[in-house]
Amino acid sequence: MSHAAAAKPATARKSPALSGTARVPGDKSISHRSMMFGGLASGETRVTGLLEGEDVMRTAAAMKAMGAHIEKRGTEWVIRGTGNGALLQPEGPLDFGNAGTGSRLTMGLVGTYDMETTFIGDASLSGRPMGRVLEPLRQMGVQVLKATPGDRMPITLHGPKHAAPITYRVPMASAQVKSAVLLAGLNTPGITTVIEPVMTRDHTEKMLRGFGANLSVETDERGVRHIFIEGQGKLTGQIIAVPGDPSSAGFPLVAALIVPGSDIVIENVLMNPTRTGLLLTLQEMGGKIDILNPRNAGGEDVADLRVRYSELKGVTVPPERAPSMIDEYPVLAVAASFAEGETLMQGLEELRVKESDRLSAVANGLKINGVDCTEGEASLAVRGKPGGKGLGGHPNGQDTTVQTHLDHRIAMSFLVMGLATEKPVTIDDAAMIATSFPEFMGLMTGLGAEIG
Ligand SMILES: O=C(O)C1=C[C@@H](OP(=O)(O)O)[C@@H](O)[C@H](O)C1
Ligand SMILES: C=C(OP(=O)(O)O)C(=O)O
Repeated sequence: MSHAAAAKPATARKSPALSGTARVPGDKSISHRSMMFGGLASGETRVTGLLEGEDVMRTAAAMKAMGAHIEKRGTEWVIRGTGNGALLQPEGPLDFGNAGTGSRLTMGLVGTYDMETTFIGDASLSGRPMGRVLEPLRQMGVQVLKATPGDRMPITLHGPKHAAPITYRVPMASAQVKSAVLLAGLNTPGITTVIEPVMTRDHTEKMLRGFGANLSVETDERGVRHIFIEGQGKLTGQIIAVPGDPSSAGFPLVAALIVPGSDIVIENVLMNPTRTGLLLTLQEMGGKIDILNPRNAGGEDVADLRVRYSELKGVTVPPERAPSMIDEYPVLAVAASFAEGETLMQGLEELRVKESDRLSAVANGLKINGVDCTEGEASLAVRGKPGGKGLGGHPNGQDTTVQTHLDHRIAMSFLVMGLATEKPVTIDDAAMIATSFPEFMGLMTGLGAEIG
């Protein structure tokens, strides 16, 4: 199976002030969807700024295996799709590596086809729950021919002759589940309805509309979103410029806040309000983050961020903010480790089912590096040490290597931490960083970070 390669440990050391201007790679959520929707639509889709991380490349390979033509010409990705409803049965299993988004959205996209598809992934992905996607698909008539107990991968699906449209209320705050049902609706006669009690990232809705899908959203008086999609319509290729990924931007951003004297600019960051929870929280903590040159690019808000070293203070992060910063809690916990007082994060149950159990991976990594924190069932409280005094590994020579559990965000978060701790921070494996941010090491060292 994938990612069986030898682990690549890495160490971050106390660094001089970070400075300079950087551009993070394209947004992962939009990049996956560009490949999928482009691969499905009629005609040509051209994409610039695509994240060329392993996760997105897996989605591209899956779409190719089902009949899409995808190639890179210069800096542009050119996709010729099959037309909605015309994907082909792949010859072998679709290997999604480490990617939850790629695999769950693709299960929705092709699960309703009257053909057999098998989904496999690495050890991390094979441990993640897929029942959340299989449950609505079963209601639409999809047969789960094979699955590992607990609805885990490897999974083989076979769709019905004609899928049944459903009305599905998403039981947890998950853009992946919402998206999987909407994508299944694309190949289903009639109207498929998704009810979303808590709003999550809306890239699927926005982009599908852009591709010509008949999709509408009504928000009721309690803020519950009702999303309607009409199946079997025509999708038409689009021109897409993918903005910088705010989740990736979180790493240089927090690094600049905690390394004394730092002053950096991160250009072209996606500012979609369903993705800006980290920014808001860090500003509440006293982070000096200036939003420069706000603009609209291809239907999305983007801006440049100037970030300066700041004396942070602890805050309580409201649980309802979790969907807008779900992947950013590990790096927020690192910022909190340098803040005065306690930072309390609540409503974190979804962190338990990411690439790793992020709640326990973060708490364990912080503790072995000297941070005082408390892990709850769905919460984390971090009591910071301004200046990072006494933090970092190897106090008595014992092994304080952070276990990353095949999780890119755990790896990057702890490397950021080590830039401001008194002693270095070491992680067991940096290999997974390539899934979402292959340029991470070069970008960070370019700003002055000492990582190796
Ligand atoms: O839809 C997406 O692109 C994503 C949704 C989120 O997952 P959940 O839907 O599981 O919260 C997020 O963690 C993931 O990185 C990307
Ligand atoms: C949770 C993440 O991704 P995925 O679910 O796509 O593996 C992430 O990138 O933090």
